Amino acid sequence: MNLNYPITYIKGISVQRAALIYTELGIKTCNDLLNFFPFRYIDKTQFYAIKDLQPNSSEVQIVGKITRIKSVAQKRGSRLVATFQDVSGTMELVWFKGQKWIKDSLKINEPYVVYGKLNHYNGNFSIPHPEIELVTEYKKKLQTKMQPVYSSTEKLTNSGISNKMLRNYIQNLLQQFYDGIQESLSQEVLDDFKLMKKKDALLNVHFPKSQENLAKAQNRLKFEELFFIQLQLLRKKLINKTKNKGFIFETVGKVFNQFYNEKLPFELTNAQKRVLKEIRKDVATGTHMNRLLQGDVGSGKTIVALLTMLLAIDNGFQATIMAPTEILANQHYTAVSELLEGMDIKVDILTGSVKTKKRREIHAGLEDGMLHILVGTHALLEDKVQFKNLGIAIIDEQHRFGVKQRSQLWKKGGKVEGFSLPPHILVMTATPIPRTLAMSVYGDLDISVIDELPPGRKEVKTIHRFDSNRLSVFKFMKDEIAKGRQVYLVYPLIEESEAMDYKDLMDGYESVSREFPSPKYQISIVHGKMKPADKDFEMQRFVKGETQIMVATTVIEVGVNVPNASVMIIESAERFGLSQLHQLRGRVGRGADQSYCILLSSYKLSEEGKTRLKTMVETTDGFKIAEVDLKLRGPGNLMGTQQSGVLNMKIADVVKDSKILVAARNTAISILQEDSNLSLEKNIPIKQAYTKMTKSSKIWSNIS
Ligand SMILES: Nc1ncnc2c1ncn2[C@@H]1O[C@H](COP(=O)(O)OP(=O)(O)OP(=O)(O)O)[C@@H](O)[C@H]1O
Repeated sequence: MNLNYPITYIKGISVQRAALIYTELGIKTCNDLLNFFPFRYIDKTQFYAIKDLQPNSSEVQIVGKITRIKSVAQKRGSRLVATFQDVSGTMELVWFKGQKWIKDSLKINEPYVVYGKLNHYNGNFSIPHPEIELVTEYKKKLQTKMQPVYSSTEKLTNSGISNKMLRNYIQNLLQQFYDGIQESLSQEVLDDFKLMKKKDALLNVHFPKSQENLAKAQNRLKFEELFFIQLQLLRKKLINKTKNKGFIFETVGKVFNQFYNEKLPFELTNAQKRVLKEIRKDVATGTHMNRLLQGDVGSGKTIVALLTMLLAIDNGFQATIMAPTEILANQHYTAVSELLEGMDIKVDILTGSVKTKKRREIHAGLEDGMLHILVGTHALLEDKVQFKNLGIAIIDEQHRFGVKQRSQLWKKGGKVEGFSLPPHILVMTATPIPRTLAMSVYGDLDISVIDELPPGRKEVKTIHRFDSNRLSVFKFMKDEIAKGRQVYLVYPLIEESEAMDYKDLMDGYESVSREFPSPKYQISIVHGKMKPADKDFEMQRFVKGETQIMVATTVIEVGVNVPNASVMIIESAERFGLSQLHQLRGRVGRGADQSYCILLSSYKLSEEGKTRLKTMVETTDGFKIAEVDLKLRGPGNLMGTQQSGVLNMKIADVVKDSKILVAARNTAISILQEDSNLSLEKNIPIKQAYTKMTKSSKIWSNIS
């Protein structure tokens, strides 16, 4: 017998029924059915005493006797009421249908087990239409103490497949096939994590003997599911590493050292140093680097990017850094140019608004290798942009760029000994992804984390105020501006209601202009409808300190760095997502001054909205915020999850089962280290490759 047989091999399933199950539930083989896990369980392991019942108890099981049965007339028809009593108290059992038959079959003063949904009315408890069984009968059927329920509705499908049917089929299946269920994990792994055997886990997940057994069974099945996903992801990564060759940056030379020793304006944090080491190790091996650099807002990713580019230049390569918006590209360009001032390195910028003549100049510089670093927006992806020898591409804020853009960059690589190779890729993101999720999602990327902020940063003080307090907020703005600080005032701009949001922004701008009149105050405004050059002009006025207030939409969300700005006011804050709020707040607290973030909202807040604002007030740690965000929105809304399969898991949950995930991943890593041949069996499905490997290796030797 084999679990890959169609379900028609199971007793009681006809060909027609099998076809129905396939169309309705997608279940084809015995294995599919066995892996169709219950959605919940009816727990009949517990007995209640009537005196302990609580109005909020849902389904209860009680042993007692019927002392009286009577028919009670009501408006339409009647109901049958039995008085049910145990040693502790009395309650009622009620039937509206089939009264005569029930009345005839019930026995007075015989011990019964009743089970059902509890009603509480006027201080009295009752169970309508209970399941009822004589204790003598009940004792014969101990195995059904915890009953699996496969769907929230009794009839799972329109065609009438029910929970009861599935229970029977799976019971038959287990009776017929139990002995033939193959173990899929090695004895060593089972022992290490004290995991239940596969057979028993499958038996217990469908028909658990107790809560404890159910938990063990679920634990084992979750481990297995996560383990094979991890093995698959890690194998993919290993294959990429062996297959994809990359440029070797072996020298740390003049340019890097000169900058590091003479120009670096501050000491790197330990986290920056560690990440730099990780990158240097990658680019020295001869394999292609594909690394994700995560760092909270303001953690200092730019300098790491710059040092990496200098390493490329030292080894005769060019480097590029691509930003999602023109404002950011400009900012990077200014920062990089300033930092490299006085060094013999040519940097330029290419965005959509660069004029043709200048553009040609840039193209020429890139082709003959005179231009070392190109900063830009997606404009640099155009075919016309050809590098002489591009060694590394850095992508800022990957959430705005897709996999497609990454692959366009790959094509722009340089040559060694006549062979074209893709540039190394470093993707930088300020949106922290919880570690466990990153493990599941970014299978093809290595991950570095800057988990430390530069010294001397003061935590941004965050407060939540209702709209009605706007005047006192304006007063606070005036006080801060009087101290020489600058202020951001951000309005939501959400695509679906763009016209209305735009109006809000303009109304806001007007009222701020009235409250902060010229010439004493100068205000910048930046929004998505402006021409890039105008946006840049306004932005630059704010950067230079010519304006004190920046009224903007979320275009300023990412990366903008104006250390003198110390107040961030967010209008309609309840409409923003958590990570967006965190990004916006990250625009302040970048200098030495105490910074503030004021979240303005209406009084009407959803529960989720309240949680978001409360989280922002309570913590500034991007990773904690990301965890909450993940819990609120689920992994489906995070980038990358769609492709990764984490949403299609049958039993495990990447948020709730993070401990199991870490254990499964570590096991997968050590197995791959022990027998990396597994990684080369790339055309074989992962489970087969694993079985093949474990069978021939020592870890199977002690399996009976
Ligand atoms: N080790 C350090 N010591 C002191 N200041 C630093 C250090 N590293 C970076 N900085 C400064 O911290 C500020 C933030 O750095 P940077 O702009 O690189 O942050 P980021 O990680 O890109 O953040 P965001 O994603 O929010 O843009 C800059 O003004 C930078 O000069």
